[in-house]
Amino acid sequence: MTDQDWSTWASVPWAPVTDSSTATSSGNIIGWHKQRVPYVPGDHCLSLQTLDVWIPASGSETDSQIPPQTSDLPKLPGRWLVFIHGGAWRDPKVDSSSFSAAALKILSIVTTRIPKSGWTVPLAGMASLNYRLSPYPTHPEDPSPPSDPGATPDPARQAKHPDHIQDVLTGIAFLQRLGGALGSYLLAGHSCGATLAFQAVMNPTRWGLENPPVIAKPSILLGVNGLYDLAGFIAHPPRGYEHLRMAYDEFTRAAFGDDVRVWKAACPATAEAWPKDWIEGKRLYLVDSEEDTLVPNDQIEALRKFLWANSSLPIELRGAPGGHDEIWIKGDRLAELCLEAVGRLDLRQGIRVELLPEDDPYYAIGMSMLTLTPM
Ligand SMILES: N[C@@H](CC(=O)c1ccccc1NC=O)C(=O)O
Repeated sequence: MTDQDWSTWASVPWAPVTDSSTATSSGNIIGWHKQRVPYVPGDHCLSLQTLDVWIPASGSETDSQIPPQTSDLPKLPGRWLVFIHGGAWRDPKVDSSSFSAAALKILSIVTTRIPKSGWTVPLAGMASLNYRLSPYPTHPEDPSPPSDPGATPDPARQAKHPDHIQDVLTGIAFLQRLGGALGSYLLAGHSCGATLAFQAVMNPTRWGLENPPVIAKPSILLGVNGLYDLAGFIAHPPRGYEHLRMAYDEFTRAAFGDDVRVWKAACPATAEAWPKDWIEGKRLYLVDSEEDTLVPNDQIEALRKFLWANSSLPIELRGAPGGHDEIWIKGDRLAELCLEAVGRLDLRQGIRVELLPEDDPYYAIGMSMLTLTPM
């Protein structure tokens, strides 16, 4: 870690997270949050080159009132999860805060519910990344570039591939220089954030970057309602999704340009032989929301077909209630899925504990089992 890393990290204070907004409210501090920490040290960091970090409060009552020390990150027991938001590489209304509901739920589960049961989830911390976005001139409230030709365009909203993945890698590398997300960790992403999560495990030399940021790769990926085959969708949108072809075409060209070969090289259902790049890979979780009207289940099918032919990675399929964005807006199901995957990062002690109430529809089909580590 450089002095500059240290001072940017320290420039954002920890804010306490209390469980006041959860159902079992007690006002206790359940964790600590740093919002929008710049991850490009120096004077050139753009507004979207930032990340959020959440740390669970430590066990004892007195300790949990004290914010973590900056130097504590590498010492935190347990594993990390990193989240990449969606929004079709362009939506200014979707950012790192889209993990807030799930983070709050996770903090509440790991600090309150699970210790009561005598178990602990080995979770050290969580991060949610922002990254530069591509232009969105037709956005109804916040177009970029602005419709007023006199207004200055936001440089954080003029990105084109490989800028998005470069930022994601830069953010993870920054967190890792601070001592977070080292060793086995979970990388999760929603929608185009899932596409980016897969790109993050591919070799960065694929993107033709001059100085590709080097990261330690995750060992588990969790893709939620992900875009895995853009060229396939645009060429043959499945039944019921035909009306979205223009929108897909528009955001794909804004993010990747007009060359279909570039789209294919960036998507995990079509990029050549990428599982060879991911020797750290242990397993994949693919999540599909039942009422997703924006991303069809065919995207998962295309990825599974590719993986059957090109890898022997175990794939776990999971479901979620609601539409495309409900899973992160509500956060409950996303929290469970993240914890299930975090519990799988270390398989040394595999003890299964039920987390959901018995009347939850997912309980019956056994989707809620967590692998936990004894305290
Ligand atoms: N709200 C987005 C739409 C969007 O996010 C989206 C639409 C169709 C398929 C996937 C999408 N998002 C993936 O990140 C937009 O306004 O462009």
